[in-house]
Amino acid sequence: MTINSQNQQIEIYDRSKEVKEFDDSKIGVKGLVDSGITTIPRFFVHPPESFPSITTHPNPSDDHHRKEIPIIDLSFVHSHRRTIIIDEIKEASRNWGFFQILNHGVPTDVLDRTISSIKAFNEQSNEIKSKYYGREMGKGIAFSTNFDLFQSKAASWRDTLQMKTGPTPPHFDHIPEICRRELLEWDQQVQLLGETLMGLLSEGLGLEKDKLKEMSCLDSRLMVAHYYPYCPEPERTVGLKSHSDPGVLTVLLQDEIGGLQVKNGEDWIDVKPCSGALVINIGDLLQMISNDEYKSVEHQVVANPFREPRVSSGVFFNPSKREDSYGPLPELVSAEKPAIYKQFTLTDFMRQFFSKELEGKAIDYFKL
Ligand SMILES: O=C(O)CCC(=O)C(=O)O
Ligand SMILES: [Fe+2]
Repeated sequence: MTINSQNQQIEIYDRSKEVKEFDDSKIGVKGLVDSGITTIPRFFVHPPESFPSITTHPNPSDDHHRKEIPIIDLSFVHSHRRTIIIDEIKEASRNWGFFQILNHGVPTDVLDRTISSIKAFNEQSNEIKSKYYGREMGKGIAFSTNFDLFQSKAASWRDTLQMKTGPTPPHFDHIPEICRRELLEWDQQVQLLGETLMGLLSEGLGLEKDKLKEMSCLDSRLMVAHYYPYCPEPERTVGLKSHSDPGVLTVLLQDEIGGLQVKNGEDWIDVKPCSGALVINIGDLLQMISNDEYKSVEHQVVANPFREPRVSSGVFFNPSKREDSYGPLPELVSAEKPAIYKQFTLTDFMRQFFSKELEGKAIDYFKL
């Protein structure tokens, strides 16, 4: 507070100073909650007019929450049900950009261990966790509150451990011991599943099963482990802002708390936690490679109003050949369906994506 020349009290709010102080404290959002705060710091507040898409936590009586994203059973995917599954995935990727899968082959105990180990990491003392806090991915791993904290207009109520797992994982000793084996095991399982999914998605486009694999789409992987602590003012902020994923494909594991929403037309639809299921979504690169046959769709996570934290982990698949040219595949371009996007390198694409805050869709820049 300060006094101006008319003797009025005015508030001077130095946002960047507050953000920096918070970041320097390395305690994350969880640390704020543990300190007993009952209101959220101002830099987390999202002005309603600039974030019209924010909705409150699912209200089961609300009509919008009754629509559901497709749930696809992958049983017998390598035998007699393959063509049915390909059709279901194609439909879901075109109309929703999102689907859940069951009987995907990742053992339930791996899923459970992944969630518990992420919880365990986040629930260690600030002193231990702060050793990992930072935004530099030089060691292939970093823990922080919002990777775009310094670029965004408003912060989100979430802490995240990020780890580059492919082509090469971080040095074993650089991964926190409390979740090391669990996250590497989860990555290994996702790698296998990724190969099955890329095959199905390739065939859904009328291409050879190995087409996306040969384009190196399975080779580069980034894992995120999100922790959404209780938020004392969930209606004033978000857990994760609306965005579409930049890569080719995302495999996501969520716990039973809920809060992930997907855009469908003008509606935001809850991705209801489904025991044993994984959530799959198409990324911007695959939308462009497929010349809009598949869609990457905006999604968001509401701030967690529950005392119980929400935990999720996503693995993003990206091509590894950074200087190769990407864009609509010639097989998917014709006189009736001309190319919608230009060709670009992955380096161009990533530069464009990281030059802005995580918000909305980044692909318009590449439209012809
Ligand atoms: O936490 C979730 O459910 C969604 C995470 C997500 O969309 C992302 O990391 O890109
Ligand atoms: Fe996402």
